[in-house]
Amino acid sequence: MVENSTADTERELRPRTAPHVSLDAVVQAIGAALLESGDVERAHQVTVQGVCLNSRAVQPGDLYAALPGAKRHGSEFAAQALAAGAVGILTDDDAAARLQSEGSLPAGTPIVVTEDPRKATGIAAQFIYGTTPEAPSMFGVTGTNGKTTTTYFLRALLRALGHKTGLIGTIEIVADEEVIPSVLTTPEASQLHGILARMRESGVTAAAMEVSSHAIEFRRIEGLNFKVAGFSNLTQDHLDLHGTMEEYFAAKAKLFTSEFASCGVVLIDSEWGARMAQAARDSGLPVITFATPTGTPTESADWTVANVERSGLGHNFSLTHRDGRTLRAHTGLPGDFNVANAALALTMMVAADLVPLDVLQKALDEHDPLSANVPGRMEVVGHEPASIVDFAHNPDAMVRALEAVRPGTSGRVIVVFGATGERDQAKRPIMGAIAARGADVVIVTDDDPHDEDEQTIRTAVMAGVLEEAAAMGAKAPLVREVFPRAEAIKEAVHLANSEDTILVAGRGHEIWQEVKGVNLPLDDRQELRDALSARSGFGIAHTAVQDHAPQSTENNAAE
Ligand SMILES: CC(=O)N[C@H]1[C@@H](OP(=O)(O)OP(=O)(O)OC[C@H]2O[C@@H](n3ccc(=O)[nH]c3=O)[C@H](O)[C@@H]2O)O[C@H](CO)[C@@H](O)[C@@H]1O[C@H](C)C(=O)N[C@@H](C)C(=O)N[C@H](CCC(=O)O)C(=O)O
Ligand SMILES: Nc1ncnc2c1ncn2[C@@H]1O[C@H](COP(=O)(O)OP(=O)(O)OP(=O)(O)O)[C@@H](O)[C@H]1O
Repeated sequence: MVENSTADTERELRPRTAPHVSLDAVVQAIGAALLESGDVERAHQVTVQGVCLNSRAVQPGDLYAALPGAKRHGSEFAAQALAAGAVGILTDDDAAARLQSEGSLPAGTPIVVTEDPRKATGIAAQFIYGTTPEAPSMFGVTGTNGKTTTTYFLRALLRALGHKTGLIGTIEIVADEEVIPSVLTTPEASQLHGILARMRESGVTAAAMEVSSHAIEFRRIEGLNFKVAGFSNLTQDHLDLHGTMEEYFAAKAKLFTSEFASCGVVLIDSEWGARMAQAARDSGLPVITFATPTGTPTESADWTVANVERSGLGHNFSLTHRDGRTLRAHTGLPGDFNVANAALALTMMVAADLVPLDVLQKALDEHDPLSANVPGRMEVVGHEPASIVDFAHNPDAMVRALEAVRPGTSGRVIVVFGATGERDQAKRPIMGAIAARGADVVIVTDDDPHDEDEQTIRTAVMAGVLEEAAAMGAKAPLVREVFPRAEAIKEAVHLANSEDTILVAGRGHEIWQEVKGVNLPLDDRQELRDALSARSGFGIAHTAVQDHAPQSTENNAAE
């Protein structure tokens, strides 16, 4: 993800040919009212070329959506948006009244008033860019973990079937061959419709997209209808936004309604999955369920994953319908969870009914699409010691990443990780305890602290590590606290033997570390590569001490 949605990045999230739509028509499409302050004639002649909810990203000709936020009201930035070239303001009643009474806007500025400006932003964008559910067909994936991986698998499957594809997610946005930097996991509604229009221009026929719970909560998917929506899992995360797991579930469940999807595919390995399938059925959405051998489904699934056997770092498996139809598949990515991700992508493809099963089987056999490289997701950057960078940054992902590397490790598992600042604080000690249980060497370091104090975050993580380690007695891992992060990675390489596995968890593909508003370059994969090559090339066995001396405290709670 890039740092901010600036005017430059915003431009890339639009069609190359700007639309020209009359403001009157937009107002009608939203079902809103146009406040005719000042020059009424002029307001009715205004042409709109886009919609934008961030004054800093406004393009000339945009309708600026001034939304109520958690911290500010977008109407505070209306003048800034107009200065950047906005041709009108879309907002709620209160803000419209305030703007009018303040008289701070140029006379005749059209103000479009609606009860729910967030919802209206998506509808306006859909109308302005003329997007439809058919072009491209959309495959949406939600769940706490596995969204990115599954969308890469979906894109590879669609490509193997001959589609021109699109991808929208955490790592990047791709319109056919064109790569556009990603700002959010799920872009704002105004941007999404712009991206889909750009994809349409590139001839994209099908696109895979990550749908975060934030996106659902903030109505970013307004105006979209997924051909197939897929659910992977629900485990603790994002409670800072949702408050409780029930609320988190409720947010995700909104995707599995006919408002946003035509069909749902749900992994029912867990209770949350079973509930999601039921909620979707209750809402009238057609649902296809599947289950894997690692799950504990409470109902019989439509499709079942079986015959899972290791193949290299990954697995072979079969996906069988209750009526006997079977697909044979392979994924090269390590971990049982990647079998689940691969099966989700495959079941979504079956649900879309794009081709007969034998054609799908041929595509699987010839292209191995479920082995697609996914940046920073169980990405192997070195061998002997096996050195893996993974995006695991919440408790469940951490458990699974550690479980994924253990079977192939004859030596020790060394994990390097930290926790993000200004996010769910409850998960810090939990992740610490998981690392203590799942690794032989635990190196606690920094992640993205944002504006929080790094030491406070590390202390919270260490508390979980040390408490668990103390309870483990003689089996307690070696524990270290090392920072900054690059030094922690060097320390892991310094400690490793060739039969060990190093897992650097939490940041995956990310190349910037945000520290108090400043983005510092930091790519775990590069740091790990450098540390490995320094060790094998020069036999360096100690952490390099230059500008940033590593600060390390060693603990072994068993002692
Ligand atoms: C927590 C969260 O998601 N907040 C979203 C929410 O922000 P907010 O309510 O705090 O907005 P605010 O800061 O009070 O500002 C109010 C309004 O003024 C506008 N504004 C503000 C300042 C300015 O100079 N000009 C301007 O126009 C803002 O764009 C906003 O519309 O509404 C804003 C748009 O209206 C979103 O941009 C913002 O997402 C921010 C960027 C964000 O970082 N979200 C992250 C947490 C997120 O969505 N992450 C998920 C993935 C999570 C995961 O799986 O890890 C994602 O899909 O990326
Ligand atoms: N199905 C899964 N179940 C549990 N953990 C998973 C699963 N798939 C991937 N993971 C773990 O979660 C991490 C993130 O995976 P991925 O990026 O595919 O998920 P995501 O839902 O897109 O995450 P995010 O929203 O945080 O970007 C991986 O690096 C891996 O450790």
